[in-house]
Amino acid sequence: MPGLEAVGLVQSYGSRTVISGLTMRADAGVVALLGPNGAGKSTLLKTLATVTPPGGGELRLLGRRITGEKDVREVRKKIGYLPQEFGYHPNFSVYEFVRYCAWLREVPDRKAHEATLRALEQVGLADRRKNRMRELSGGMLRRAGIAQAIVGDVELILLDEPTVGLDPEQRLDFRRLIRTLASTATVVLSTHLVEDVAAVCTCLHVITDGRIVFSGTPAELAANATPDTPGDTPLESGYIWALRSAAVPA
Ligand SMILES: Nc1ncnc2c1ncn2[C@@H]1O[C@H](COP(=O)(O)OP(=O)(O)OP(=O)(O)O)[C@@H](O)[C@H]1O
Repeated sequence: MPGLEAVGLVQSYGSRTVISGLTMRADAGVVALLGPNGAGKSTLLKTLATVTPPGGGELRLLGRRITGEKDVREVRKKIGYLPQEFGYHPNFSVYEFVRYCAWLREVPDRKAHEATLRALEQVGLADRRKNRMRELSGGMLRRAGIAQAIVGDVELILLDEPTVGLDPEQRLDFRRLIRTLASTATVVLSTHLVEDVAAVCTCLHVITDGRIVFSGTPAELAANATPDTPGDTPLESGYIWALRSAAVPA
């Protein structure tokens, strides 16, 4: 069963269409949405996370077609979502924040304590669990955000720019964590960093102007680079090739 399937998805802000007829699916593993600023990655993730209902098209999450509130309530228990900016009470301890998110996801009380500690351990914040949220550094805050996204038995994990603010060592830890999570869940992450994609993703979608212009493996994207496409690595060149190809009308 695919973690998600979107067919002809449309999303707009007022009269401005930002996602225009986008079709994608994500199976088990790590799927990246790679695209430049303003491409529509966050808007797409927000829509996939059921935060905003699509303006058109079909959405199926964890095998369930999303047609209304009842479907949304059901699937949300199994979806973890890290938005680019997430809200939190500054006086909550790190433990309270993640436990509260477990409660929102309807993790049963008898499991919530253990699930919270486990999520904090997975992101390397167990020793900070008594700190107030307002005391965390940017990178720690990001890790607390990842912890709230993975707490409980999530089957679909949607992460918007999860590596922003992480230092190089934390980035490596994060990649290890993502690989572990992907053995039991579908992980979709957005990034504009080609290195993240090369290191962890089994599949990627290059997105620009609200459209997917390439879908395949990192190796397939890299193979598209031509000698005259700029880029420091084959993958970077392949990415630039995909963006430039999209800009040329067929
Ligand atoms: N709340 C909003 N109201 C109006 N327009 C918006 C809103 N949020 C995003 N947009 C516009 O929608 C388009 C897509 O934005 P989005 O944030 O989804 O892109 P992105 O690929 O995530 O970009 P970035 O990498 O910079 O985060 C942009 O043109 C942006 O200006």
